[in-house]
Amino acid sequence: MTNPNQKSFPVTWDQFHRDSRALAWRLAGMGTFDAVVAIARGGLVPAAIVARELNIRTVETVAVKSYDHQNQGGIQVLKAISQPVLDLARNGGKILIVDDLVDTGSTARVVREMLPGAHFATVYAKPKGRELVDTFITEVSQDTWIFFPWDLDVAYVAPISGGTD
Ligand SMILES: O=P(O)(O)OC[C@H]1O[C@H](OP(=O)(O)OP(=O)(O)O)[C@H](O)[C@@H]1O
Ligand SMILES: Nc1nc2[nH]cnc2c(=O)[nH]1
Ligand SMILES: [Mg+2]
Repeated sequence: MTNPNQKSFPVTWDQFHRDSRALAWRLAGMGTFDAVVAIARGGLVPAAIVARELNIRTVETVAVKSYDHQNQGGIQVLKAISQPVLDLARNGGKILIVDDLVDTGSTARVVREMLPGAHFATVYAKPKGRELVDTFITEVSQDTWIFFPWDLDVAYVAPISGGTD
C-alpha cells in the first residue's frame, strides 16, 4: 500500500469535509449538474458531500479495479454506469464525475472514456494525473501517500525526540 520512502499526508474527517466543501464551492460557479457519478469506493464520500451542497439528486456509481502490474496493468470495470445516466449524458445532460484523488491517472482515464463530455473533479491530485482532472482542491507531490479518515484510527505516536514517553 505504501513504502517508507513516501511522505505521508493524513487527512481527518474535518479536513476532508472542509476540502470537499471547497470543491463544491468551486463547482458551484460552473453551472448546474444533472447527475453526479461517484467512482467507488473512495469517490463515494466526496460525491455525497458535493451532491448535498449542489442539490444534485441523481447520484450514480462506477466501480473499477486496477489489475496487478503482471496482469497487463489494465483496469477491470466491476460496475458500469447505468444506461439512464449514459442516455442523460448522450442527450446533453451535464454530468459531474467525482473521486477522492487522482494519482497516476489510470482510473480517471478509463472513467473519462465512459463519459467523454463530463466534468471530472477530485479533492486531491498528484502531478502525474493532474492533467486528467478539470477541478481539484489540493495538490500533493507524487511521492506522497494520502491517508483517508476511513482508513485511519486514533493511535499512539512516539514523541519527536524519539523517546517512548
Ligand atoms: O490515479 P490512479 O493511479 O488510478 O489512482 C487513484 C485511484 O486510486 C484509489 O482508488 P482504489 O483503486 O485504491 O480503490 P478504492 O477507491 O476502493 O480505495 C483512489 O480512490 C482513486 O480512485
Ligand atoms: N489512500 C490512497 N489511495 C491511493 N490510491 C492511489 N494513490 C493513493 C493515495 O495516495 N492514497
Ligand atoms: Mg478509488
